[in-house]
Amino acid sequence: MTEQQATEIQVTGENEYSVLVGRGVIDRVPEVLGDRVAKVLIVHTPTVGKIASDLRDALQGRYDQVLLAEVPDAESAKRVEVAAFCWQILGQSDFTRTDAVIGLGGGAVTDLAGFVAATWLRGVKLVQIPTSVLGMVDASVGGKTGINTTEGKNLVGSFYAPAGVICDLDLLDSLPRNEVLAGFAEIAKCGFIAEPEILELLEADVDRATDPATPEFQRLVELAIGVKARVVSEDFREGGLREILNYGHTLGHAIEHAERYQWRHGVAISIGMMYAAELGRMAGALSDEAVDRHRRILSSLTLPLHYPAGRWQGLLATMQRDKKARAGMLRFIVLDDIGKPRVLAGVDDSMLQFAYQEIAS
Ligand SMILES: NC(=O)c1ccc[n+]([C@@H]2O[C@H](COP(=O)([O-])OP(=O)(O)OC[C@H]3O[C@@H](n4cnc5c(N)ncnc54)[C@H](O)[C@@H]3O)[C@@H](O)[C@H]2O)c1
Ligand SMILES: O=C(O)C(=O)C[C@@H](O)[C@H](O)[C@H](O)COP(=O)(O)O
Ligand SMILES: [Zn+2]
Repeated sequence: MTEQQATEIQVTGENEYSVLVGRGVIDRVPEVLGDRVAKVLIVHTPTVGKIASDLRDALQGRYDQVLLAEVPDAESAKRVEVAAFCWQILGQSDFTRTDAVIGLGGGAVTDLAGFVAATWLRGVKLVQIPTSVLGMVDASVGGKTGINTTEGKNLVGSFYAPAGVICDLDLLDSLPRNEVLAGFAEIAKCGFIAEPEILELLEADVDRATDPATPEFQRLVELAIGVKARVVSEDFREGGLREILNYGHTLGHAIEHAERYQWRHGVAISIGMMYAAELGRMAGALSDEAVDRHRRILSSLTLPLHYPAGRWQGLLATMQRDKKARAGMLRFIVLDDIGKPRVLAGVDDSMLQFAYQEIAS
């Protein structure tokens, strides 16, 4: 499709780049890659194989070599063996520091491709082309790249900024509805921590809000990217402010680990946000009404709010390995009100468990 009305959201600070949002913007890949690139590796999953081969066909002729690396789907891509497979292709094709990697797929692929680009020759150019809602509003923006290990989620990775991010809404045409809704967990997160307009749009008409064909949908994608861009522009390496983007993730990551990465990230984060809301109410200042608002909005997105009662001890042990933990002390992001996040650290295990009882099924 020809490009129409692209919005450009700037990320500034240590690294400056644009996030393009619109229809047909995939045509702007050469502009984002720049003139010096000779070889390009497109890392993608089978689910977006047609988009990947169309992109390769469009780029061939402009560059010396355009290669495809098809990697396993979803979290199975975020493994060191898969990164090694990509490094092998780069090595065997003599990729140099002036060549580039494109991440094309959901957040799992953009995390992997980012990690591969960050580590190959200590860093080659990276362009992210997210194809899921979650990838567009969160994973591809901000430069957190990484893979999982047996012990936990995203335990190996780097901060590595892309040269640009291209969010072509046309690419969402093939995204299953449940994946669209899982991506909305991160959009709602941005609403809870920083952007009340997101919550208002979801409350006004959730069907229009989550329909990729509507202007409300595009507005929500742009609002969420705007929140992320503002936060990472100020604190790229997560020295402080950036931790707010981890709202719901302390428990959410532990649930993903407990489910052996078979659950969608957004689905686990939904339960994690419900838990963080309960914790904010019990150990902080969040009102009952704000907790109810979490419940209403997340359930309107058909996202889960509960997790089995008997799983607490296992989740607690996994949370000790969370990157936010300091000297064995767990840290959570909680809200004092909608749009007022802060770190909560050093809470008693009994309080943590008490809050868990509120979400236990
Ligand atoms: N780096 C970050 O800042 C950051 C932020 C948020 C999430 N993440 C990571 O992102 C991952 C979650 O991302 P996700 O929800 O996109 O999951 P995902 O990458 O697993 O994609 C979800 C599913 O949708 C499929 N898919 C993607 N685009 C498609 C399309 N256009 N058509 C058909 N199918 C398509 C994928 O193949 C997969 O099966 C997690 O690993 C999470 O840790 C990273
Ligand atoms: O960009 C960030 O910072 C985030 O925390 C965004 C999260 O949505 C994302 O899931 C991120 O990958 C989690 O980071 P981690 O450092 O807790 O692994
Ligand atoms: Zn997340």
